[in-house]
Amino acid sequence: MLAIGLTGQVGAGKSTALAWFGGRGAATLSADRIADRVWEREEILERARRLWGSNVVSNGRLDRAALARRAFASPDEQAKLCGLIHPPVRAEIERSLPANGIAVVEIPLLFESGLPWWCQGVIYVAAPLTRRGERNAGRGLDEAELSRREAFFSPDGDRKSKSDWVVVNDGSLEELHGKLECLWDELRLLDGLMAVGWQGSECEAKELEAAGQIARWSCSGGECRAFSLDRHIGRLSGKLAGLWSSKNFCMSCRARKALVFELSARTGQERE
Ligand SMILES: CC(C)(COP(=O)(O)OP(=O)(O)OC[C@H]1O[C@@H](n2cnc3c(N)ncnc32)[C@H](O)[C@@H]1O)[C@@H](O)C(=O)NCCC(=O)NCCS
Ligand SMILES: Nc1ncnc2c1ncn2[C@@H]1O[C@H](COP(=O)(O)OP(=O)(O)OP(=O)(O)O)[C@@H](O)[C@H]1O
Repeated sequence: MLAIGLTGQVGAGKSTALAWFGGRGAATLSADRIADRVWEREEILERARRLWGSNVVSNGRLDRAALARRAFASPDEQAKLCGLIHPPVRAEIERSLPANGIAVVEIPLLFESGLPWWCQGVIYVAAPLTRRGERNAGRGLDEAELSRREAFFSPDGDRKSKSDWVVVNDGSLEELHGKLECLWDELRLLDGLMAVGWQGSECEAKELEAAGQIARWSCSGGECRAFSLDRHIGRLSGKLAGLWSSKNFCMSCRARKALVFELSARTGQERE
């Protein structure tokens, strides 16, 4: 399974990209839509009433606009909102991740709430503020409201530099789909390469990470695994080529073929 986090600027086109990946066969999950279901729980509504007053619930249902006014009024209020909603959302995402295939998970506050352990790569969707203002006006998010919510996120540049792919959605939907098509090809190749697994002790994982040889790794039951060896497929291939003979690396036939193909295409050389 290849699990990818999808994040980006408010109203930049994350959900549009998520739906496109779904159409290509990826399993898709959205933190916002999971949050909608969490808001249907009576105990959560009761805690919201206690935090922000009874006005945020109307006829037994969440009044989204009233809550947005209260919860986005200050960093403290927004932190309360995240404290209430994020733990059940995170748990539901973990329960819903498929065992196989490519999963794309849209999480607006992906970096701010701590990159989840399962996240093997990050796609960041960006678009100019004026464009986002035009596109989101119909849902009550004008430029001022977009900027107000954006202020709760880490700086744009930080989030972009921590991401593996940045999709600039500044053109038509057709242009966006073209960019996503290229990205999807990479994800499928990476999904094959994910069979390239490294396993070892936590101490070795830390050494490899310090040497820049593995970007992300996770630990369970005392055994550590690295999935994404580097940020981009080209660099990934290069690093893997260097590490090929290392006893720590094993590779399935399919992944080996994919890597030989990738390296040949890039360098014009055949590799054994
Ligand atoms: C407060 C709510 C009811 C306002 O609903 P509204 O329909 O106005 O917005 P919607 O849910 O469509 O979200 C629009 C965008 O606002 C931004 N946003 C949502 N929640 C937050 C938050 N806690 N902090 C900062 N920005 C947020 C995101 O970019 C999101 O994509 C809603 O945003 C909500 O339930 N938020 C809590 C869930 C959450 O934190 N989602 C982000 C998951 S990481
Ligand atoms: N390239 C595009 N051309 C025209 N409209 C677009 C384009 N991309 C997205 N949109 C429209 O912009 C609006 C916002 O897109 P979307 O809901 O995907 O953003 P989002 O990043 O998921 O927003 P949020 O931060 O609120 O979750 C939608 O109405 C969508 O149809």
